[in-house]
Amino acid sequence: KGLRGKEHRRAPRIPSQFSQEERVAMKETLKVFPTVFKTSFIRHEAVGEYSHLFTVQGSDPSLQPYMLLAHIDVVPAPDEGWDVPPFSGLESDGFIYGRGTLDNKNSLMAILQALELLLIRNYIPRRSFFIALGHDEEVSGVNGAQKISALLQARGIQLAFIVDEGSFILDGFIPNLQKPFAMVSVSEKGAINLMLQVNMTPGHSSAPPKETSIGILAAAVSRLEQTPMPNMFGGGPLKMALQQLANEFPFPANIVLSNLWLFQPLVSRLMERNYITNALVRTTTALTMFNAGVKVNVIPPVAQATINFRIHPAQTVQEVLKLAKDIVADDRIQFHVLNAFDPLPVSPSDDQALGYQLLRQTIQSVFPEVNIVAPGTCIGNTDSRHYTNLTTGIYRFNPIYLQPQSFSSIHGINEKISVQAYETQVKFIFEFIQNADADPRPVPHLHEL
Ligand SMILES: CCCCCCCC/C=C\CCCCCCCC(=O)N[C@@H](CCCCN)C(=O)O
Ligand SMILES: [Zn+2]
Ligand SMILES: [Zn+2]
Repeated sequence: KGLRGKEHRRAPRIPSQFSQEERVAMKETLKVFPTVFKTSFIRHEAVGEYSHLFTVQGSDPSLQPYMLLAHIDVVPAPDEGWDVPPFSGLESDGFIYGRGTLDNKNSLMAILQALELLLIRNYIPRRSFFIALGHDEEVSGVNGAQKISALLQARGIQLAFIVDEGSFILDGFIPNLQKPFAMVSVSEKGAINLMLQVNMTPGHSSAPPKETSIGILAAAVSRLEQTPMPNMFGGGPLKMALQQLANEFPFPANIVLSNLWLFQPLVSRLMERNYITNALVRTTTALTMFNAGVKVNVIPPVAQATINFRIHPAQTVQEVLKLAKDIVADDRIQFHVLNAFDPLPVSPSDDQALGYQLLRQTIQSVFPEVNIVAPGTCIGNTDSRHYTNLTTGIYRFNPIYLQPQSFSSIHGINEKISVQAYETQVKFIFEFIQNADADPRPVPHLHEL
């Protein structure tokens, strides 16, 4: 009975007939990165059940290893608004559409594809490297990246540098800047998820009190939204990036940016005008959740709101919480910090910074038309923040052109990557891995006889 009963008999039977395309796909799936998995000097481990760690053993143990990161998971995607179903991976007009095509299946596949292509050509790396593919970046990285980090630490590994997602070749983000430039993020903003709560005595809505939990909380969150955190322009990598970009601007912006000692107040105000550049100059305050009320005629006892702060590199969790308390200035409101972390340390970008210089070298080779490679701050968070125990060199860069419209598609609708951009990302990683084999240590000076 039960499962053998009516329910089962009623379901229409699906015929086991497969199209030519499906049959090709069956066969092709068996062939995904076979060389990576059968190469003797590559070890593959599953970590935290669903994350993957590849250890690629190089031939020269004197070279410090590095690590490439990507993540497997994606944010949800509603079907509405998409030109093609978001999980179809359909190709149209030279673009592959789908959730994750820019964030971050592109890196995941491109890293393995580049390695596969190198191995097919009998490549043996000199410098060892790791590939860490997290499965929970979008929700925390606690079961993926954090566990991989602990595993490597327990093995006594220290890394020369890490490359993760988090920045792009930016095209059209800064008004008047005609040419795209590569931004390698050397830091990322901190974050606080803060829950505010107001408790009041419940009662009948026919005789309401002068103030309700909803009214008090709404006024508080409105004060937070209307009072931006201070403009911190000048602290963090942005100033250096703008100075580097100065000559790419037409007159008079080139003069202004070359003389920030004089024009800093003007530039910091201009940066506030656009919502993306605004995110670079201050801690942002985003009201993201609001819950209260159970019935139309009940004065609610509790109202809760959640605020997502993204902390500028020149501030700390404690400083932002203090500012938020001063802005709210109402003792009836309880503060509950759900989770929080400070901005990430700024990784070196000087001539001696191996990871940064290797990225720069590879950008110049694969994108010769890009004149400027500048350090920046990632406004979102990445799995790389779980690896600060293993290295001081954390770089966030995807070798892909990004326009403001494509930026909106990340976590938005119609996320897509051109086939050509994906191929170029594979080429970039293919070259990067080989560039990383170089020994940057200075050749010992031979004294003349
Ligand atoms: C002067 C230069 C102008 C710069 C313009 C910046 C344009 C922005 C470019 C790239 C930013 C892309 C950020 C992508 C990484 C974000 C990844 C992400 O969504 N992470 C989540 C992690 C959530 C973890 C759970 N707490 C997030 O940040 O919410
Ligand atoms: Zn991502
Ligand atoms: Zn994301």
